[in-house]
Amino acid sequence: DTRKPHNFPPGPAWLPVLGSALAVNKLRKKTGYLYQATGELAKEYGPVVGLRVGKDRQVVLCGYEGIKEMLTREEFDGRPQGPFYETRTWGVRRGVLLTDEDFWQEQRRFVLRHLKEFGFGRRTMSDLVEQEAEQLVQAFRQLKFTGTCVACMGMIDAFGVYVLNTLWSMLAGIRYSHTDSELKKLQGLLTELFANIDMVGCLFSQFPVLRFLAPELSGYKQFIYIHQKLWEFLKAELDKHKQTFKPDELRDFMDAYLKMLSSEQKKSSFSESQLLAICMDMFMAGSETTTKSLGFCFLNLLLYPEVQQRAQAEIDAVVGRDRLPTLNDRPNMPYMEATVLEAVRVFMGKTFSIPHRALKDTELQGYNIPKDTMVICNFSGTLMDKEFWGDPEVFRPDRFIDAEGKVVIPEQYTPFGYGKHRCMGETLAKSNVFLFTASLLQNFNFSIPPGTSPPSTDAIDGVTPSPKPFKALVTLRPLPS
Ligand code: HEM
Repeated sequence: DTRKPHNFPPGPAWLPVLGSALAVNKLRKKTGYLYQATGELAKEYGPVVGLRVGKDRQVVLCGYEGIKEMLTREEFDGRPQGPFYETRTWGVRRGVLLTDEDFWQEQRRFVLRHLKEFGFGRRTMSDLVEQEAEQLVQAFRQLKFTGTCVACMGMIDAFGVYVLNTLWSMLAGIRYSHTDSELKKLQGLLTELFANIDMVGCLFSQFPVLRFLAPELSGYKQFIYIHQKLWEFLKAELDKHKQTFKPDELRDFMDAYLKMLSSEQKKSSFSESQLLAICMDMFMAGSETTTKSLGFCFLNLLLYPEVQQRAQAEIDAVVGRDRLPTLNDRPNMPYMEATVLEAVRVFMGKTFSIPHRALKDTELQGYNIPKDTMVICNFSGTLMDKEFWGDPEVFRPDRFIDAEGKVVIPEQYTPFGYGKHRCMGETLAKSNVFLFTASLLQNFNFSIPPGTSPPSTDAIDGVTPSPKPFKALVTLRPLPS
């Protein structure tokens, strides 16, 4: 249908079959990013843009007002439906990332409760993150730095291992060495998946008929293959857990879920497939996001040596050099805390939220939104808003620190979303970025290798943006005399 619904948000014309896909693609080619393509449309049509891409009716919110309203109203708490969202879990929507209504609420509640309680055995989340930070520093030390350049992708891969370890430890009690082949397999699958889709889906989700007409070209075959591999990987671990499961000795999330599966209070939303889907979702939502935040953090620490020095001065004053920082130091380290907030801001300012779906016919910012419309936030509208931040392109942790030296987080700071679908891993993500960064800065200096030009802040577009490969000169920090 090429006719727009009555009072639908303005946007480019809808052509038969393609809808506004060509207009969006043209702008994407021109700007290099999907988020900038929709940003360009917002300049022309206003902060609420209406699109149709293949079968999907989409509304992209590019301003604070619309973003805040949508994220906090329950009518928009749906997640998109369709082949893309079902195929990933073999025909039925499962997991917690892309599900909605009662099913999602029950499962989300269970996961959140158990993430809080980690907890399991005697190991808390802090223990896990602190252990990984220590391993990370050791790995850097083993490189025997006497002024060594590391390629950024190498650096990001290095972060990736330790981030995955915190997640996988909580879910299944497993941590890998950074040379492990199982881990490389898992990492490779996730990276491949992320390179093949967008936040708003992909070619075959917007044009489902392509699954049959062009299974390879549309990415459908590849999508199935990667998910099969990922599923097998998780299933093998679940089988191991089932063989060694003891209901009175819960080791990790998998055990807690298995216990629930055999309990009398089990609701119908609980199943083994759902457990695997939750693990898959945690990896999808938690690994690349955290790793890339760290990537942008270190990129900017190279570009802003004064930020690095101030963070190091704070680390020296609060922690000293005789022990590694811990999460207990966090409340006493506002500058480091603000650096974490700033790193996540510049990262998420280049992308979208996870799509929502209108659960019924409703309105938003004065426009009509028919049931089942996909609604998505362009976070550059909040996180990179010039009027609000003044100098959004600058990496300046001070923007989060008030006159008394306390950390303040303004409403426009939306990188983890708001409302009922708010990120479930915010605490873990911030703890990781905080502790990994503080531990490395305590021990090493990071700078632009002499004779090379400063790294670009441009990103490689994808589901989430990555920094372009860059090199850093890493040197051991001398101990204070
Ligand atoms: C810097 C890192 C991260 C950022 C910027 C981030 C951001 C977000 C955003 C924007 C959403 C969508 C909110 C919405 O749809 O309204 C979200 C949802 C979610 N995140 Fe994160 N996230 C991060 C790390 C993590 C980690 C480490 C985990 C796992 C432990 C995680 C698990 C989830 C889950 C499960 C959801 C879906 C929640 C739901 O729909 O109910 N995230 N995240």
